[in-house]
Amino acid sequence: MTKGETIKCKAAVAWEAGKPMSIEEIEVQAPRAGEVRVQITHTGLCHTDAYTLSGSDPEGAFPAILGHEGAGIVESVGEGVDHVKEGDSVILLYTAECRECKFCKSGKTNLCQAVRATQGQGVMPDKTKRFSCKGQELNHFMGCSTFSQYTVVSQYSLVAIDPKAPRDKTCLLGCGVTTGWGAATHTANVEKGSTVAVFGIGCVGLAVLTGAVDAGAGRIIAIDTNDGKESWAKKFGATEFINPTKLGDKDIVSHLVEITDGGLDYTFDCTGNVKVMRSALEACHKGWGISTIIGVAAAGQEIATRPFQLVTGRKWQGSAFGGVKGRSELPGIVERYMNGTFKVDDYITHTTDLDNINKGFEYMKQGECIRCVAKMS
Ligand SMILES: NC(=O)C1=CN([C@@H]2O[C@H](COP(=O)(O)OP(=O)(O)OC[C@H]3O[C@@H](n4cnc5c(N)ncnc54)[C@H](OP(=O)(O)O)[C@@H]3O)[C@@H](O)[C@H]2O)C=CC1
Ligand SMILES: N[C@@H](CCC(=O)N[C@@H](CSC=O)C(=O)NCC(=O)O)C(=O)O
Ligand SMILES: [Zn+2]
Ligand SMILES: [Zn+2]
Repeated sequence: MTKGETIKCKAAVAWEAGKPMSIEEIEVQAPRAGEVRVQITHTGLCHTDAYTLSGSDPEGAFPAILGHEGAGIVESVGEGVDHVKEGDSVILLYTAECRECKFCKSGKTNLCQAVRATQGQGVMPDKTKRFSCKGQELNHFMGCSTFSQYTVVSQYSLVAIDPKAPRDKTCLLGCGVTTGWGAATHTANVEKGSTVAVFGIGCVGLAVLTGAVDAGAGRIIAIDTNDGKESWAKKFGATEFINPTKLGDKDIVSHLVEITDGGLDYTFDCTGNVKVMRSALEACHKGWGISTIIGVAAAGQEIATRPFQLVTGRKWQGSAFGGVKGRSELPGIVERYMNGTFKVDDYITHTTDLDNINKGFEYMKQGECIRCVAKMS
């Protein structure tokens, strides 16, 4: 019925940084060649959305429709799109996968570059926009813009999944859960019996814990400044919990080095705090410890350590979307979710709807919120 037409629907519009979003009626143009229009049914709220809304993101362009952890149903496809069709149940991918660019073909990274440059500029690959409101064009965000009832994305920025899988849960596979799990299993390649420390026990940190458990890690230490996270961490497989503010005179690095006979095999930053990133690196074992940065630090922040830390065999690396190739791997992860061997439901502590999405952002700032999912229609 709507194929080829401009659709009017509701969306949360971020008019400017640092202000709550407004629920508006917007127009969403039909998909052009190589594009897909999706009816978003559910979206998770990620800290990266809050970070961009706050104005801290150098790529944050306003006005925009934020949101990147979404699931929905394909409404229509543009010319030349052959791997998804109308009616497919899909998860959107902020890390695209074209399978043809140098990066996709390298076999060394999941960082497809086919649409990354335009994605960062808030436009579609042809450098134009599909959203408007009150006569003004709106920027796209992270190639997804899931805070709208309808969105248009590149054909490389979504994957069809088992239609029986509940999208109010699987939307979380579009970011937080896959990111943390993949950082442990793909990026760091945690080994059986190894020691792991995870700094920051939000959705991403909890998902790192599940990845470490999947990989057979022996000792898994969860670190968070909020004592309320201890029970969460233990439920997700941590063998120990440390609150670094409760160590008295001792700092977290020397404490970890002492209790692990020289440091950890693998550490992960899931806080976005550059001081924590340094601690995570320096808590690694001399000679072989590897620290993976997942957290997103605000504009202008830089990491520092003594080069000697690296000279003496510690390695510093980063992970985006857990090193996971979305189109190739998410259907298999959904299959694991459906057969009960991959947790997703357990991260959802709050739900909301599009009209109350700002309330969801308030929940996100509270320590007890792991993930809030918004119903969009
Ligand atoms: N690289 C990637 O692909 C992705 C990166 N991210 C980024 O990952 C980070 C984590 O996301 P998410 O799990 O959703 O965030 P959360 O805010 O839910 O989790 C972070 C946790 O770290 C805790 N924390 C804060 N300061 C410290 C500290 N000094 N030491 C130990 N713990 C601390 C927080 O406690 P409290 O709540 O009390 O502040 C909170 O429990 C964010 O920066 C996000 O932007 C997210 C998705 C993908
Ligand atoms: N736009 C920011 C960088 C934000 C960032 O690091 N994003 C992460 C994903 S965060 C998801 O919730 C990421 O995967 N980055 C890789 C990428 O290609 O964007 C800035 O400009 O600093
Ligand atoms: Zn995210
Ligand atoms: Zn590619």
